Amino acid sequence: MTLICYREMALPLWKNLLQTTKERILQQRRLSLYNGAHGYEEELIKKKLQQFAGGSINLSKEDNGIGILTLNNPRLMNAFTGTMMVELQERITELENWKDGKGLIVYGAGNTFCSGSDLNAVKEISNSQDGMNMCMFMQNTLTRLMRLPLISVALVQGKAFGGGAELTTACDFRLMTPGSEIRFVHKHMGLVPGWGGAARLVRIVGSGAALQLLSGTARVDPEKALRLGFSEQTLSSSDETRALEEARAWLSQYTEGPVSVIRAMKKVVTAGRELPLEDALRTEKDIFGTVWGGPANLQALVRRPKHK
Ligand SMILES: CCCC(=O)SCCNC(=O)CCNC(=O)[C@H](O)C(C)(C)COP(=O)(O)OP(=O)(O)OC[C@H]1O[C@@H](n2cnc3c(N)ncnc32)[C@H](O)[C@@H]1OP(=O)(O)O
Repeated sequence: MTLICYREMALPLWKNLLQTTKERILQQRRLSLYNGAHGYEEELIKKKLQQFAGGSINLSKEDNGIGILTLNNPRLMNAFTGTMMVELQERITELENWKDGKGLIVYGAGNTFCSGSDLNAVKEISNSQDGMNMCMFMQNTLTRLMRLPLISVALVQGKAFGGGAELTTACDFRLMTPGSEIRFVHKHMGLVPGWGGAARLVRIVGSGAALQLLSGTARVDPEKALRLGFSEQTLSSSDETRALEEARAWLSQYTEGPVSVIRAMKKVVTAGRELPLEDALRTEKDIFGTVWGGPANLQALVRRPKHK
């Protein structure tokens, strides 16, 4: 009798858990670019990447809905080791499941952003199969970062080189500190961007400027970045704590307000950026439906604010 009772209680819970896990996997697939049909072998490359350990990717979620994602490998100028690539994927999954999140700051520990992939690791995976899998792994992860319903900003201190420069383009905005530098050094390495950086850069600065930055391996200082529309603002301090404070204040002008509305706002812009017009319009209609008549909308109708 008791056994049957436990079974009856446990079954719906178990089913619920399975359903949630299934939905989560399906959502990740939807937001990713590559799967087995593209010859992508995720488990294989993850196993490989796990062999190149060092550093970490840390996430803290603040009460104001702003997440702070830290690239933490200062000994190598925050170069991405294999385990950091895997950890980045895990942190992005965490952010996808953070329903109270509104904004995200990505920055590097020790006053510098990121010097790209760890050259010690990439030397060991320089064969074609590993290279393609690593490329698809990072493109999947950075595409999911770009599509998060959070307004994201890369806080660039020190240097953002190679894959580090590519990572800045997966954020909605870039803020730079005095003396910092973004540089697509791929040509010097006999490469082109492979983490999606070229495709995103073209959309940010246009194809002419992107071609110049990539083929000229040009140094992009804060002034040049502002001129190109690559960076939003040059912060006044290059001190880590103060720069982070400034980035928080800058971001909060956009994350202030109800969580449902801020997240919906990012979603309509993502649709507009990525989809053909008619699909984007239909998506906008669907997202509009999630806020219309919602608590923030009804409260505003009662308050009748004047937008002076
Ligand atoms: C699709 C992805 C494509 C890519 O990302 S390819 C990788 C592109 N990145 C690079 O080539 C960066 C190479 N590094 C550099 O140019 C310079 O280290 C850099 C970033 C300008 C910094 O210069 P400095 O400030 O003079 O510092 P440093 O050279 O003494 O560096 C400090 C320690 O960090 C190491 N480091 C820097 N970037 C690294 C990297 N990507 N992989 C592995 N190790 C890296 C560097 O070797 C040095 O270590 P150590 O003190 O010699 O043991």
